[in-house]
Amino acid sequence: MSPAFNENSKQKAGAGAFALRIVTAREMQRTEQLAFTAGLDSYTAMERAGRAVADAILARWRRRPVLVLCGPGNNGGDGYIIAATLRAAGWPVSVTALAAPSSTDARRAATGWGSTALEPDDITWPEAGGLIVDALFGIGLTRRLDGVGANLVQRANQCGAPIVSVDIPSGVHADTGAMLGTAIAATLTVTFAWCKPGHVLLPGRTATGELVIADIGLPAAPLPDDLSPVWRNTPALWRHALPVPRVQDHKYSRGHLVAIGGGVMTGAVRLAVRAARRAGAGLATILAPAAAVSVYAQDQAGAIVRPRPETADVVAYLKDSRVSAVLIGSGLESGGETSDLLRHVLAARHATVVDGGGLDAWRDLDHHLIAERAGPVVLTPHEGEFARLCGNLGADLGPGLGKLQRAQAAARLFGAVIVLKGPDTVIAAPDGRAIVNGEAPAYLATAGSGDVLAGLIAGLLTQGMDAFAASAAAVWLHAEAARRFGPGLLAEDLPDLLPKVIAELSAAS
Ligand SMILES: NC(=O)C1=CN([C@@H]2O[C@H](COP(=O)(O)OP(=O)(O)OC[C@H]3O[C@@H](n4cnc5c(N)ncnc54)[C@H](OP(=O)(O)O)[C@@H]3O)[C@@H](O)[C@H]2O)[C@@H](O)CC1
Ligand SMILES: Nc1ncnc2c1ncn2[C@@H]1O[C@H](COP(=O)(O)OP(=O)(O)O)[C@@H](O)[C@H]1O
Ligand SMILES: [K+]
Repeated sequence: MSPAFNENSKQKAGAGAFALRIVTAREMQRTEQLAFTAGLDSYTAMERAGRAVADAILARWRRRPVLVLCGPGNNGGDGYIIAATLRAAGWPVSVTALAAPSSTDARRAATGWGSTALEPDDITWPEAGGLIVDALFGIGLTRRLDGVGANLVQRANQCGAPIVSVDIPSGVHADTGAMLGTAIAATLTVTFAWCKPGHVLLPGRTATGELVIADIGLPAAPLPDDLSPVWRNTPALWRHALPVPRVQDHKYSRGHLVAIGGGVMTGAVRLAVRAARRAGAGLATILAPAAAVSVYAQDQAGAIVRPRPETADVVAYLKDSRVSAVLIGSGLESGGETSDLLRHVLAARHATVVDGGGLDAWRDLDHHLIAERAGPVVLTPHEGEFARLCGNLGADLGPGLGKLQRAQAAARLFGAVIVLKGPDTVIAAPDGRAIVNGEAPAYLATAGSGDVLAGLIAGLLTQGMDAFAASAAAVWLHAEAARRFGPGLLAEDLPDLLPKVIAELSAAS
């Protein structure tokens, strides 16, 4: 495992990094059981959870009428604690129970609340000046909401009062971020110990609102389900691994990227190569169809452009030991020539980024080629390309697979790092580790920004950075550059924004 991704990085980065891990419902339950076996009292954990939510409310709002919606499980149990805590602070509180509490701890919490719970039909819904606490369902929700539960969610969303969700907005699937029928649209969500996939993957991320992660005394590290931890994408994971030139470096030792250029959509590789060079690649060579050489050559004086009249020319060129990574697919049509090129690129055993038309070619590869290649490979599909690449991969592995699980499954299947792009890009490694980038600006939804990302990954790979770390770093840097530019962003703007973002990160480490 790369030192970038062990538990120590969490410890080193201090309390703020408590938020780094993303933990599934099952991992949460396993960790909770471990803590209970080690002596943590389960009701104490519930009290801490409830108090943490009440504290977050008291820190943000002045005294106002509160309606607490309690479900039958332990999420509802937390709700009763919150109700009692706010009442003790002098707030006017009413509680509605969807059903009687079903666990020992929830029953004890309801007893602690002591007052009657309103029937759902008898609720007086608060107005904008009030507050709703959503303690209907937490990470134990597995079925679609319907009937009274769905109705409560819809009425809460419509009434105009801010909603504070306990652990996760009710209706959001904790592991996938999917909406199970309908879901609470929260202003604030207070979760416990670690963030859940549903807080960072769409549409759950939107439903979550502000996210607070509260310490309730669980162990410092969660108990992973299959030793494949998942993280939120932050520089603490990979900043120390960003390449920095050494005094004895020359252009080849910094890294030589070879990009296979297309004959028609030349913009893709031009953008990618500029991003790779801005990320520190010592040298970039574009192998271009003879007719397009002049287009490439006029774009960047510092990039080398060589004609590739035949596939054989590419093969010969890639045998040069000074090539350190290859980018293939950006701006290439899917089809026979791209498939041939991809086969030869993989046979050359360099670290490789496969994007665009190369992804369709990957789908058509013989499985033994995928299995026998030697260099690390990064595949960068958006959802449409992923669907073509993986077909019904999700369906094969069971219902309800979210973006995280689909990316992890594809990474395992192909033995490649998958960068499944979108507003909630998931980066998955073949061993199951994954990183979710939850905070990219929508300004990135502009033609060519994916080409910049592919080039950025290739630029870091070519400097010897580990493929998983390079992909996560590139996705973050790409998003941060876009965030700084803001409105009017073009893909062309992105490469030249990178040096400042990288310099600031390096200065901060
Ligand atoms: N982990 C921790 O360390 C800690 C966890 N804590 C808290 O516990 C929460 C998890 O609690 P949980 O496991 O009891 O599950 P929860 O989310 O309350 O829901 C399960 C209930 O809902 C029901 N139900 C499900 N779907 C339904 C539907 N569609 N429509 C109707 N009903 C449905 C389901 O019924 P069943 O499926 O059993 O028939 C069951 O009764 C967690 O989010 C956090 O808030 C903290 O207290 C402290 C430490
Ligand atoms: N709404 C959005 N919010 C944040 N990032 C987005 C959004 N839409 C697209 N992106 C990002 O922009 C890039 C688009 O890549 P891609 O779809 O391959 O476009 P292109 O092929 O035009 O370059 C990806 O990095 C993706 O994650
Ligand atoms: K909830």
